[in-house]
Amino acid sequence: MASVSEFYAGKCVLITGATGFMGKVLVEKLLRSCPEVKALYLLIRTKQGQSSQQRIHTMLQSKLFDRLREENPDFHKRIIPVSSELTQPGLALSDEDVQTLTQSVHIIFHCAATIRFDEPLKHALQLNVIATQQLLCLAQQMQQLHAFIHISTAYANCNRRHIDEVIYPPPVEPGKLIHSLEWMDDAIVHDLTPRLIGDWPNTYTYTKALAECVVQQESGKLNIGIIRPSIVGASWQEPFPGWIDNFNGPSGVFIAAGKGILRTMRASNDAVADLIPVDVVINLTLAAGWYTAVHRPKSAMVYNCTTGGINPFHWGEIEHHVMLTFKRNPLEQAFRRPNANITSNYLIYQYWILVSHKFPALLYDLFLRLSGQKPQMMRIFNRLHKAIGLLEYFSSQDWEWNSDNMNMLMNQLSTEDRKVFNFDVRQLNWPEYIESYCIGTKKYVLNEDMADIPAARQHLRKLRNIRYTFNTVLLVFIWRVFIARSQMARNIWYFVVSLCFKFLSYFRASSTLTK
Ligand SMILES: CCCCCCCCCCCCCCCCCC(=O)SCCNC(=O)CCNC(=O)[C@H](O)C(C)(C)COP(=O)(O)OP(=O)(O)OC[C@H]1O[C@@H](n2cnc3c(N)ncnc32)[C@H](O)[C@@H]1OP(=O)(O)O
Ligand SMILES: NC(=O)C1=CN([C@@H]2O[C@H](COP(=O)(O)OP(=O)(O)OC[C@H]3O[C@@H](n4cnc5c(N)ncnc54)[C@H](OP(=O)(O)O)[C@@H]3O)[C@@H](O)[C@H]2O)C=CC1
Repeated sequence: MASVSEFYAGKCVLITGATGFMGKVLVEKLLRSCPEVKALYLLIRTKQGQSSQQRIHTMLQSKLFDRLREENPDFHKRIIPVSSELTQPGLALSDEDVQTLTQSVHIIFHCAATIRFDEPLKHALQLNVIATQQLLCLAQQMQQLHAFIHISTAYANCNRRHIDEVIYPPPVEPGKLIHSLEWMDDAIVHDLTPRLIGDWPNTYTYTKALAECVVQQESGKLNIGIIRPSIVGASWQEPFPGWIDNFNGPSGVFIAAGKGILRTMRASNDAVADLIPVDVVINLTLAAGWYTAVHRPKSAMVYNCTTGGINPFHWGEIEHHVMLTFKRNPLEQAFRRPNANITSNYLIYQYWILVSHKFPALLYDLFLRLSGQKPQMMRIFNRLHKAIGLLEYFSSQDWEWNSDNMNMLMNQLSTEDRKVFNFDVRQLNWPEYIESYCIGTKKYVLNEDMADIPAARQHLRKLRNIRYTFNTVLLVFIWRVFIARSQMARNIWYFVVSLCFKFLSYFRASSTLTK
């Protein structure tokens, strides 16, 4: 049987969402580990005045492609950008592009989605469900299609505690929902959204559940694989450790904690932190493409791509290792020294929000106002509170995912493929991974130079001294106010001062005697 890279040789692959976090890693890995692949058709929309070609050009300049550029400088010749806006009828593809795609594509990887938790329902439905439906329609016209791989999320069924590798019945028939929302204006949909999504925490997970159902409806006609990654984090090994390029999920939390802005967050110390490195997800996705095309399973195969059941790690441990890393490798221009604590207790959380977030923000804004600058800290904290408020649903509870299909797939790979397309998370050393993840946020998200770490440490020392001075002044001030108002405080104060004085006189006397 052909190995994974032999299978992709001579094949044309269509990818949506190639400019996104996971899409980029997929493009890079496919071109690096399957150098004989014939062409990658990337469906990309124009954005901010940039054509799909210009966007690809910019993307390929990024650090992610450094290793590939070194190994194979001509890699870009296999990339064919196709202009496509997925929310438009017919995916806004030209007739010519439809013809090319239907004649040549062998495998589809559908990664595009809106992953915002606060996306209005109509838009989330348009992109995550209707666009998927349209892509499936296009797929059915493809004459040589071997496999359709849909990227879902492990949280599509987060209303359940135990999640098997099956497609669960949808909360509502997607077609019916699409028709009923068509005539409603945005304000009505907004008001109805909480009732519609029911026990799903946001429109993202809800529409991803509906998308799975839409995919299943086509599973009789196509060979389909569904990948359900949990919380996708920085790369573990490839193309280099720690690569990450966005603030989504835990990355934004780590950065905010490293900058000393975030000091508290609602999360359970003992809940499993189901992070999964992006390279693991992509290796599994490519292997699933191979398996689906070669074995043609009768119904859609679902792969829960998670770590919790195999190699669990908890939010409390993550907090510890994140703090440790940022103390050793500080971020530049930190607001305060990194010192974040997670808590599941609502009252304690509110207390720390007040004392450690809002109070310092108010003080800093006051300082900015007095020095003639625009206040900004309170605005930053309000945005941070909104973001962590949306994440706490995922950091405060546990889920149990069955990952039998992931294990089955691993057993189907040859020894060589298991190395090249490694998704064996039993080998993942969490403390090492979290360290390289945090350093990755510093290097690749914030573009900070590792050579400037001594200056960042110096800045932390300055912050520590400011804190000590501030605490001392505050203590003396409170004590003075207290003494002025209470006779008992005054008596204690005189007693302590006279005791100190006596000790001093005693030491002075004993030292003159011993001379
Ligand atoms: C040490 C402590 C340890 C604690 C451990 C606890 C950690 C818990 C983490 C739990 C993670 C759970 C994730 C669950 C994922 C489910 C899995 C998936 O399927 S799906 C995948 C998961 N999906 C997601 O994760 C999506 C979640 N994100 C959202 O839904 C939205 O971004 C938003 C509602 C949070 C903010 O909306 P809005 O206010 O409109 O703001 P914009 O979006 O327009 O961004 C404006 C600017 O801010 C930037 N920035 C953004 N976030 C942060 C941040 N946290 N910070 C800093 N910055 C941040 C952003 O880059 C942008 O910069 P620029 O371009 O202007 O330069
Ligand atoms: N990140 C995570 O933690 C997880 C992600 N997933 C799933 O993985 C997939 C990829 O996620 P991720 O890479 O993180 O997401 P990103 O937000 O980084 O990427 C989304 C991609 O979709 C494209 N896209 C969005 N809207 C349109 C549109 N209207 N027309 C054409 N393309 C569009 C974006 O293109 P553009 O650059 O033009 O905006 C981008 O390439 C998603 O299906 C997501 O549900 C699942 C579990 C966890």
